[in-house]
Amino acid sequence: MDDRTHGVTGEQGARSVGERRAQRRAVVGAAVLDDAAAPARMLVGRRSAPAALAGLWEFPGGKVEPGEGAASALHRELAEELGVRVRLGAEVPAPEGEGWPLANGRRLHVFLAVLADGSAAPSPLQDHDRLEWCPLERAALHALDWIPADRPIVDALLDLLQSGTQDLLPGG
Ligand SMILES: Nc1nc2c([nH]c(=O)n2[C@H]2C[C@H](O)[C@@H](COP(=O)(O)OP(=O)(O)OP(=O)(O)O)O2)c(=O)[nH]1
Repeated sequence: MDDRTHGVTGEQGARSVGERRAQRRAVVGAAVLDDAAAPARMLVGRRSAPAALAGLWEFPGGKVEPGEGAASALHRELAEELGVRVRLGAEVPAPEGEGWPLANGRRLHVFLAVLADGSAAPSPLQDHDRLEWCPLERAALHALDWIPADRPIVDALLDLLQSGTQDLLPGG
């Protein structure tokens, strides 16, 4: 069989699928904490759309635009969706690097954050029908109906915060 007449081989096909996935826009999300030094709560958002995700909780954020950096994208998304300004901290590291895998083949990068001085209080301007400051406790966070791909991130975040926020957040 000749690849030139039959298109790509299985291996080439798999690679091109992988490349297409890598080119899909990354997603950024924020674990917005109520306090940099002694956080007790995290802001979570309940999606209002699309239908398949409506009613599920997530880290507020969205897709990175072409040519945009992760931090700029997250500042933009949080301003659009919640009307807030934030200070960003460390990323919640994913086991394989390059973000956490999502159901749609995208990768989600989650960054710690706190509201910036003078920021408005968060309000559900876009994409959410509810916002909550959820206690940073495993039972309370587990009780939320998360987008399934977010559950391991919640656990990794709690593990990360166990030894405090020094070096993870400005002012931590
Ligand atoms: N923001 C966010 N998206 C998540 C999380 N977990 C998860 O699977 N996703 C998925 C849902 C969506 O398929 C995708 C993010 O898309 P989005 O709809 O929030 O992006 P966006 O605001 O930029 O919207 P658009 O440009 O498509 O209109 O990632 C999460 O914790 N936060």
